[in-house]
Amino acid sequence: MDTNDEGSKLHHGQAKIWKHLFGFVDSMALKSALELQIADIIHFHGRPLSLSEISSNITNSSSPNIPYLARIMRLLVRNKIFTSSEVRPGHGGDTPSTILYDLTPASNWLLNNNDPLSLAPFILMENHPWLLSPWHQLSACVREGGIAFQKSHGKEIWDFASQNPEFNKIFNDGMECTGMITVQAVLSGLKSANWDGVESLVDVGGGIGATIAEIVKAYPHIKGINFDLPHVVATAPKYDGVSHVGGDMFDAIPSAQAIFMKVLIFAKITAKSCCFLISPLYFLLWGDT
Ligand SMILES: C[S@@+](CC[C@H](N)C(=O)[O-])C[C@H]1O[C@@H](n2cnc3c(N)ncnc32)[C@H](O)[C@@H]1O
Repeated sequence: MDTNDEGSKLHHGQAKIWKHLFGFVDSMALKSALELQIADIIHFHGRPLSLSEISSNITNSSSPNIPYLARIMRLLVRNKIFTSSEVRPGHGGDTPSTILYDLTPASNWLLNNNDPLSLAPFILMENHPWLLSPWHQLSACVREGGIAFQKSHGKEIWDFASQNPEFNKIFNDGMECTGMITVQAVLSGLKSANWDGVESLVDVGGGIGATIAEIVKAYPHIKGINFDLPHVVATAPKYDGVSHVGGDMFDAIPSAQAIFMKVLIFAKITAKSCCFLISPLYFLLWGDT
């Protein structure tokens, strides 16, 4: 191996570190796209849009900063969240070209159009400072043990949620949206299963009940029970065929013929490799339920 090889390996190593050093920028660009509703704007117009068209549709701003937006879009295009294509209006060779931005299969998951298959609330939840700050505690967890969320916020996540209605809503909405995605996969995977013998089903830790509601909608003969902590079920909407029960699963759970429990299974379905890395870290962050 000559010196050049060594030098090149060293530079590649440095590039890798820079990539990971600024890894958070990808998440923040995604979050900003969601907050600025860029996917919704393009979707609403039903065609690729220029930067000035996107910016003129951004709400809560009288004069959006287009150069700033251009930089964010460039990164999002690089990350394949949107596409860009250069078009030259008219036939003149000197006419300045325009870049048009369009949706990709990834940006469809950013839409706020009441489609149950949206990741929007989950992205806002995971990127909220309340849920990002515990990640700064990973090394402290190694040194001292303990739960990252508690180190950051002085209490466990469920206590924090019970005392903070804003966090409770952000968290439950995030969970609901991933629950909707998983339950569609579960229902289609179990199409041939015989649910006839199941007359009652309890979803333990079912959040605000959207998951069990979907199961009951598909199998209306099932009596659904959504069981979660009292502060969670207190905010749950009414669903036909579902009763909400508040309590602590470590004390008792409502009796039913079958029990459903799901935590982060969506990650196993959608990103197997990612799940094995992230799931154990989650339990470190939030603690075991
Ligand atoms: C990670 S969320 C999962 C929500 C949903 N099952 C899903 O997979 O999307 C865990 C849920 O368990 C609930 N939970 C935590 N501790 C609990 C307890 N001791 N008794 C009942 N529910 C609890 C939380 O309030 C939260 O809704």
